[in-house]
Amino acid sequence: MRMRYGSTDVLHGVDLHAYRGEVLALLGPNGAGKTTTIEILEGFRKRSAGEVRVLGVDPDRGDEAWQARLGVVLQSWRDHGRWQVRELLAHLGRFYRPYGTAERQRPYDPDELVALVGLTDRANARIGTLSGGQRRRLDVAVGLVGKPDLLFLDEPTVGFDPQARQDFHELVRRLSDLEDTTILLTTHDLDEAEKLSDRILVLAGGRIVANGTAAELASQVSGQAEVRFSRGGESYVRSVQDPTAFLRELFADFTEDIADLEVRRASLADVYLTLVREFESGLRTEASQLSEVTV
Ligand SMILES: Nc1ncnc2c1ncn2[C@@H]1O[C@H](COP(=O)(O)OP(=O)(O)OP(=O)(O)O)[C@@H](O)[C@H]1O
Repeated sequence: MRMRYGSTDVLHGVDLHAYRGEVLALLGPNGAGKTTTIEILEGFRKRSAGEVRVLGVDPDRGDEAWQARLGVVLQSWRDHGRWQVRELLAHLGRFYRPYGTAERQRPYDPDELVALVGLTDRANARIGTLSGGQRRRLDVAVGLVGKPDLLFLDEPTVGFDPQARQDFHELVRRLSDLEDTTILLTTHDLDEAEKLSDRILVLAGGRIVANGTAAELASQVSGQAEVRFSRGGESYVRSVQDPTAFLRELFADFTEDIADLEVRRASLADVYLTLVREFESGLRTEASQLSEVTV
């Protein structure tokens, strides 16, 4: 798919496919077009060109029944400051009731939902009095209220404390594993992407430049591993292509003397930065030329 704002092409050819129940993380530098991609998929923005199918439907033609199967968490929920948490969720939930099915009763029970996002003790608080992180939990609850088949999360954990982040990660895994919810999330937190997602997509310069698991991405960039050890009281660091072969030789030569051994593979952060740098310097072009999107 392509997207042009005025005379500027923001997305040149984005090709992606998500399977049911899969968690996809969309990474990319600021301004790469992640939010634009999500807005096109949820039918909020019209694409300039290309084929897009979301739950089998072109988002430009999605009706209410289709919308009811999507959950969206964009930027923070700033309105309705006078409403109470549980009251707002019960109110929004009513819109989804006609779209429930035998396998998927809609909406979530408001008390269950409040508990799911860890807001039970704030259920009767006015939204205007919530802290930043509590508000973000409410954003997630608003995205979930209709028990979506497909959930879009745009930087969902900004402002979360470590406990809230961990709780949220459990929630995402649970939605994917138990409810078979397909999830597309954007994040700048690479640990989060690695921990949460089944697959990672990197968007840079309007194209998907990488698509795979964290391990697959690592094997795409010329991977060096770092081996640290000490011998006879001295510390050593070696950058090697094949750490197993290096260690075999090292131990063949000095079995007794080696201590403090540590092997460090490229982290997702290293891989991501290398990919984006290679793309920006023209070393890497695009992962694919297709312009079809199915979610
Ligand atoms: N309505 C608009 N009109 C013109 N240009 C826009 C519009 N919305 C976004 N853009 C431009 O499109 C590009 C992609 O923006 P987008 O918000 O999709 O990026 P992003 O990857 O989500 O960035 P971030 O990581 O900063 O959230 C940016 O250069 C932005 O300035």
